[in-house]
Amino acid sequence: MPDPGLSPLPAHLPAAAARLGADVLAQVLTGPAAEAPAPPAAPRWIPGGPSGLGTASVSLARPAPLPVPDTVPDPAEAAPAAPSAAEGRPIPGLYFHPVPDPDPVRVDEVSRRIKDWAVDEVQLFPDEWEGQFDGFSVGRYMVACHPDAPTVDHLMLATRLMVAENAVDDCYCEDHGGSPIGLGGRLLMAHTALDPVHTTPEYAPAWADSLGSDAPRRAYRSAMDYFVRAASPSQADRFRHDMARLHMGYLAEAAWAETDHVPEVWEYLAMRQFNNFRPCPTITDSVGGYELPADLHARPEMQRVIALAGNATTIVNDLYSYTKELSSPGVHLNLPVVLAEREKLSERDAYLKAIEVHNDLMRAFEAAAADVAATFAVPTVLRFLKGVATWVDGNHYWHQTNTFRYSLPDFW
Ligand SMILES: CC(C)=CCC/C(C)=C(\C)COP(=O)(O)OP(=O)(O)O
Ligand SMILES: [Mg+2]
Repeated sequence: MPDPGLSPLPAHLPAAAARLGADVLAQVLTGPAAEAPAPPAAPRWIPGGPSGLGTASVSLARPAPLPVPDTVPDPAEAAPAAPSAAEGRPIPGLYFHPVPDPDPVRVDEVSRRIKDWAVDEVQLFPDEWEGQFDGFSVGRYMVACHPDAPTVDHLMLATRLMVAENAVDDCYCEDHGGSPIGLGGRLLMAHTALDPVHTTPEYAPAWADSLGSDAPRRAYRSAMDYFVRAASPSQADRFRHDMARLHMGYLAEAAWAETDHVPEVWEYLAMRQFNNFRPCPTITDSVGGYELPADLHARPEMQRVIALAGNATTIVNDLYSYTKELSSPGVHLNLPVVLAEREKLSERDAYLKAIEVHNDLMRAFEAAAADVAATFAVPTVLRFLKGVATWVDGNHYWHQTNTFRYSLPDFW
């Protein structure tokens, strides 16, 4: 319940944050530190120290600056966003929040630097894949998802990891030489580029050499090396855990592909919670130059927010990549395909039902995030929630506007 004594919301209140407990955020932005509300329980992350605003400084983790104003528009606000210059139309009936086109100066710089990294530092792709690399538009993607990154160097942390993650997916799992056969061994070896092997002097050199032996491993190793140098140890470990989740999801999908098994809808959604964009929004604090303390990240309430955000973003992919996946060889599982098979729906009805599933996930994400914002009203939490919500919106923007990669089915 908002405190009637609070100042009105600041005009610059970020839209993504405004969806996440605007009253709580306003209190943090305007209220004096001593009067800021403490979380109701006595959480372990305040070890006998002060509570409320500023408690981030008692943690070993780097404190977060106050939430910063951003340029993400709130669709509910009077002033409409400038019309997007980008191509692509949104899926009719999809619940999403439009964002302004990302800063073109940053996009150009990130695009230039990521191409140099891919070509010169990790030899990521042969010449004939250059068009696909460019068409992926990863610079536009990452600038849209991280408008609060303090510098281009911060943006590059996310951009290298995004490229490396897609290289592993494409080259190990999917259409650039990937296969379900033997995937477990390949993925585990690649995972050691993120989570190093500690072994005997006799065997360590062979492992170290292996990290340079293919493009996915070179990309993981280099991207992680940059990330580890910029992030705290607990942020790096959070990322490793999320990547282990991702690899487990790839393996379940591959196991089903090997036996032509179409899972139940709930089983598919469970797999897709792991084979998921989650490792991308959860680095929002590293990319923003602050840290959500590990104990707050680990709270079950925060874990639910993160899982729902990852699930909504990933079903967005299922919807926008539907026609691409229909035209790929064999059966490519995505939510509309599984719904059609398991619930005996037409392709169109299955697609429309998948939109509803997505919309329910989005609403559940926003409700869960608002609850967390109200319960743990400290700047790190609020900024992290805003960062995740902004990532969700930027991810939608990229899918909608990436007409090189995606096109909508003819259902309307
Ligand atoms: C960037 C990242 C962590 C990706 C992990 C999983 C992944 C590749 C997706 C969630 C995207 O799904 P999909 O493999 O279906 O991608 P496309 O539809 O081919 O774009
Ligand atoms: Mg897809």
